[in-house]
Amino acid sequence: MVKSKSWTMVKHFEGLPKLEDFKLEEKELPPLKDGELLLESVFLSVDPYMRPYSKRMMKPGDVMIGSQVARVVESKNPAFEVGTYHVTNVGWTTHFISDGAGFQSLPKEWPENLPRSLAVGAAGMPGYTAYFGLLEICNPKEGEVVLVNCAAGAVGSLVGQIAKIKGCKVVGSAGSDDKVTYLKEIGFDEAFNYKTVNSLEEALKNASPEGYDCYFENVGGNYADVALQQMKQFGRISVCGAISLYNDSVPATGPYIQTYMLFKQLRMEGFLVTRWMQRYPEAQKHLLKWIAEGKLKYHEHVTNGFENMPAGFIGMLTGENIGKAVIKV
Ligand SMILES: NC(=O)C1=CN([C@@H]2O[C@H](COP(=O)(O)OP(=O)(O)OC[C@H]3O[C@@H](n4cnc5c(N)ncnc54)[C@H](OP(=O)(O)O)[C@@H]3O)[C@@H](O)[C@H]2O)C=CC1
Ligand SMILES: CCCCCCCCC/C=C/C=O
Repeated sequence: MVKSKSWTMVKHFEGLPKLEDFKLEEKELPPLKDGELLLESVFLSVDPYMRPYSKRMMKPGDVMIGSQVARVVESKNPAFEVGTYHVTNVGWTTHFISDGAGFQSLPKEWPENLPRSLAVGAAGMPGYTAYFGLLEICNPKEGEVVLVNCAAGAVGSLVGQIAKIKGCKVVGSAGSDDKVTYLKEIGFDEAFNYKTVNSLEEALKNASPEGYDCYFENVGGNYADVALQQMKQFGRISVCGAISLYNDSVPATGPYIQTYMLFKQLRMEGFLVTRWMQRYPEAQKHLLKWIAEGKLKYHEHVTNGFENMPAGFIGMLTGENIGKAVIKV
């Protein structure tokens, strides 16, 4: 008998999630039937979307939503060999039984020198988000100026580097001096700590006095109100996330953006990465190639132990991570 552990949500989060909002549950899994596989999670992903999605898609007692890189440990399905790795979306769970439907299998030729955790990071969902969200929506041209916030995180750090690959000037902001140092190391032209600058408006103006052609938006709220005023004519804004608003219980109000949109003739588009699901293999191929060529650097913030997953999640929401936050079981 295999025992499976799962983290469930005790009650809907109020504000920032707290450790006591999660409960560890254990159950025994039944023997496999024909066509089924037993898998163990090797790396689990903690992502910002889990906070807003928990409200929309979960009820108290549900297993936390999420993805993992899992290894097949037993198979009664000839299509899946023992020892192969797959990205699955079964939530915060150590072991599970599946028929393999919906799996994104890791390529057989996964590079020896790369951790498989990248399949939920730089060569997985956050990588696809940076790739499609920047290239399809901002469509940056050589010589243009790209602004990205949450720039030292899983998505933002890749956005900046992909923009550099495309020949742009890149400006990033992040929430600590260590993160700013990291951004310089991976090739950002300008970077600043948005928590310590005297004025966000001044920091944005200093970094690019001529303004911004592209704005990859991860934060929303007050940051966006200020950044939108710095856009150039015909600027493009890719609305990827709004993490500064995810913990709000009451929707925030703020300066309204229509006047800037109108007079600067801006184009703003929100997206969910799943829009390009059919093209994930194309993005993964490019991302792995850039990583192999040293053009795309990745960093991971690894929390060890499934029992520490809620702390890893809260840590990511409060900015402890540089690069992708993952849990190693
Ligand atoms: N549209 C889509 O399909 C997808 C959207 N996303 C979005 O992309 C964004 C980045 O995600 P991801 O790269 O996984 O996460 P990150 O790795 O960037 O981790 C989250 C970061 O958010 C920052 N943060 C937290 N609270 C605030 C705040 N109040 N104001 C500003 N920054 C804050 C912290 O960095 P710091 O120390 O710099 O504050 C923290 O490290 C999120 O908004 C997420 O929702 C992600 C995947 C898919
Ligand atoms: C249950 C796993 C679903 C994985 C899909 C991820 C979609 C992310 C969309 C993000 C939105 C904002 O962060």
